[in-house]
Amino acid sequence: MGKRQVPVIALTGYLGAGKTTVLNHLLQTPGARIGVVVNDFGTINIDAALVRGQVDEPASIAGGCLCCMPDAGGLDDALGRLTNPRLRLDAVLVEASGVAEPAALAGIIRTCDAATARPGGLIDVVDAAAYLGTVDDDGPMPPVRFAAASLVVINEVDRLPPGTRASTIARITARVRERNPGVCIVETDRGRLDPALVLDVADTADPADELPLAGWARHVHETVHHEHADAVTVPVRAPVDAGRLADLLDDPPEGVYRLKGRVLVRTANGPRGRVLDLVGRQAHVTTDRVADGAGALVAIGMHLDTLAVRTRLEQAVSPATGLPATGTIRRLSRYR
Ligand SMILES: Nc1nc2c(ncn2[C@@H]2O[C@H](COP(=O)(O)OP(=O)(O)OP(=O)(O)O)[C@@H](O)[C@H]2O)c(=O)[nH]1
Repeated sequence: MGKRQVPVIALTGYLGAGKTTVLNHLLQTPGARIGVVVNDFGTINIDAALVRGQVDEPASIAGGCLCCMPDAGGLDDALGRLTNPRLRLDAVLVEASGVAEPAALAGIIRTCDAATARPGGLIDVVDAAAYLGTVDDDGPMPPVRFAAASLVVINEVDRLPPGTRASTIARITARVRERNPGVCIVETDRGRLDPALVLDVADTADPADELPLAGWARHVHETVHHEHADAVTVPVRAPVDAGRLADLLDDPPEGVYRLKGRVLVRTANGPRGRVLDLVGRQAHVTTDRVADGAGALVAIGMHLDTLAVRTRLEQAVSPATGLPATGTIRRLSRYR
């Protein structure tokens, strides 16, 4: 397999929206090895204390907001350390302070110096009960923050009065979509979203757990309900056409939030292995040195039209015939 890069996922949201709650929920994913960077605006990092004991590799940046601090408060160094292959982490989550600007944070992660890190999407958390009237003043345009998000979590839905719950969620959804029509949106209480939307766990077996608290937290996680994401898997047995694959990454099927896979691509010099990873609209394609020919594509999202998604995936990976058209291999290489 090509050089392994660890996805770095930003977690933003207005003050009190539920970022730490979402983070704690994700940390309980069975078998997941997650590194965390927590940024508190105050000088004492309270949020870091809240996740301590559950996290495999913590780093904390206190005393200001990441996107306003010189050198982003040392985020580059922290990401370089946390994405070191020796740690074998599945993902690194960066919890921003409540005042961080999502677009600025996404930019910092995108331009991070660490060669072992790659952007893994931006999750923006919304407090359903407080959103209208605080984050959103109902002006002509919804908050710009949603433009940078790949996944919006409408959290704290349990706090909405039952009589107006559906209409409030519909209103928030419409405002988010006005800014970002293609973004994936999930509703949660206590931040309980399906971790499959956010990260892959390399080793599904529970790790040797020296921390009793983490083991307990994982047990609780297994017994609580959360709405499950849909997944569609398509095996890929023959080399595929680079152009059709690039079309799929440029325009993924409706509702698909993540798309990942290993395929052989037909080139003028014979089949070449590629690993694909798409989060939101951001795609990465790397070289697959193992390239043993047994590939697959997996699409994940909420409430997918699984038949339509399967049809699109099958079309995209139908066996390539003849040589690739000029420029198609280069189209795939754009997604580095
Ligand atoms: N009722 C209810 N309370 C929630 C939910 N999610 C979070 N909370 C509570 O809301 C408060 C704020 O949640 P946090 O996860 O700390 O929010 P945050 O975005 O990290 O907050 P800051 O870091 O201060 O910006 C905490 O008391 C949580 O227990 C939810 O879905 N329902």
